[in-house]
Amino acid sequence: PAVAPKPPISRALPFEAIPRSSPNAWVNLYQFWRTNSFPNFHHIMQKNFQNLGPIYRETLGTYDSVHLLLPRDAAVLFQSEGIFPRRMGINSWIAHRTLRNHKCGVFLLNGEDWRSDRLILNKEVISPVGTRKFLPFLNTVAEDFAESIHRLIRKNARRSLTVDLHRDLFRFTLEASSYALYGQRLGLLDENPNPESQHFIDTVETMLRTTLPLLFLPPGVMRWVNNKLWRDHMEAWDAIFKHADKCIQNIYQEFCLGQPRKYSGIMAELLLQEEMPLDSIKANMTELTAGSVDTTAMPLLFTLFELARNPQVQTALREEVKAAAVSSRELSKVMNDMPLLKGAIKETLRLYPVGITVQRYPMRDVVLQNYCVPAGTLCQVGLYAMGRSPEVFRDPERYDPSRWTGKEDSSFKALAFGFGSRQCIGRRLAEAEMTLFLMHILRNFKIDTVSKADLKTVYGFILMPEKPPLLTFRPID
Ligand code: HEC
Ligand SMILES: C[C@@H](NS(C)(=O)=O)c1cncc(N2C(=O)c3ccc(Cl)cc3C2(C)C)c1
Repeated sequence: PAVAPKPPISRALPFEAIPRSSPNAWVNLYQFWRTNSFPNFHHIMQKNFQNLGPIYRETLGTYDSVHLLLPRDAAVLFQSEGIFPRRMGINSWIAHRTLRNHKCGVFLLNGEDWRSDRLILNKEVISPVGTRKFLPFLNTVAEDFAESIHRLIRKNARRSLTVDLHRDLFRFTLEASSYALYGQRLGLLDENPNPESQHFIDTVETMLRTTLPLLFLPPGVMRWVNNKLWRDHMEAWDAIFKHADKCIQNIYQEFCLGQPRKYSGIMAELLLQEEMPLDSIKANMTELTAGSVDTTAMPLLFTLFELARNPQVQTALREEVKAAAVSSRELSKVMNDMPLLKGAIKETLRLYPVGITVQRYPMRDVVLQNYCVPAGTLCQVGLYAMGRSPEVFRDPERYDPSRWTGKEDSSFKALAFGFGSRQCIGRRLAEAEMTLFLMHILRNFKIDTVSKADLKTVYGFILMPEKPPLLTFRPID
């Protein structure tokens, strides 16, 4: 086929002409530290787009990045990512792996190493065939969670439960993901949850919290700038690896004693296939286990809050869920019969994108907003700002799942899981967990909240509410 003519780069404005958020990188970094701006990173980006336009350049210490707001610029960026897409590395995570001589999982790998692990994992973790195998496991845990709420309500004389659910949601996502990954129940939904698994959840939170301040510091510097922060970070990582290693060891032990006849989770499939060395399986299983807790729990909390303060949306979803359940029993068919519920999840991730940006280094020079951006420049799509931009979404503040079910073109507007071959590998696991969880909750309870005011959000490497909302659950007879 004839090669499309390259856009006339010569007419584009030079890279140096891109508007900048501040003149000096080190002054900017100092300001960020002094004013503790990291938790507000998403709001700062939004304000920069409002002041500087749909493209601007941010330098923070050694970090130098072009920020993009519009879907069409995201499209150009992703079309230049090549076959080994790359995002910003996390120096403190890589420093830990090097220090402890651990292998990296797909999140931290790049190039051929990334691609060979990713292609093997895709079959079990994100492919439709792989997803269909672990769906029933997630459904069982979602049913158990709804039952655990009924159990709490039966304890109350008032036939309702008003609760800050965020710790229970972390237990749900870890219980569900661990069952799909290891084929094993942790017992986190029991009356007195397993303390060791609870400790793992707290460790993942500590690790994520201590990642943020270290994110923009060059590796050599970070351990001297704040030694306690560095030590807490390393200790959290060591605890995460210890927990994951225990899960992996006892599956491996059982596996050596006799191969399972029926499907018993993602890790067993990886062992059966013998395509990936054990230390690579361990590195990837650690990422999948630790990466499955906060990332999925937070969007569930935001969704429950939005359904509580938008009762008409909640009712419409409940009707859809009830109709879907009646028509077909097969799980993947039921899930395909709930377009409005899928829209609600997209709506939550539009307003509360867990990762707040998607980053890439283009493999060739690109023209973005008529500026010439050289190959290898760090470029980020500001998901939080895009999701709330009136240029991209009509009436952006409105929580309206039906905006995703119409004929309207939504290409490059739903980027919360990233894009292309390097998109979130946990996407199907997260989507299934959230869909099944919400399906059982909507079937069993009415959700209410006293405060209808917008939730303030903070960025702690994961986007989360500043204060978790109080939610009231009333059983539907
Ligand atoms: C079971 C594990 C798991 C879960 C659950 C998970 N993630 Fe991920 N995610 C990953 C891994 C692993 C990567 C790195 C993939 C790679 O680099 O090949 C990733 C990468 C990403 C990226 C970067 C994609 C890109 O194109 O650069 C985004 C954005 C993302 N996840 C968003 C989410 C969101 C949103 C959720 C939940 C609502 C979520 N993730 C839940 C494991 C998970
Ligand atoms: C929040 C968002 N950031 S992102 C990737 O968009 O910049 C994100 C999305 N999906 C997964 C994650 N993970 C974690 O939370 C996590 C914890 C511990 C480990 Cl060993 C590995 C991880 C990963 C990176 C999988 C994080």
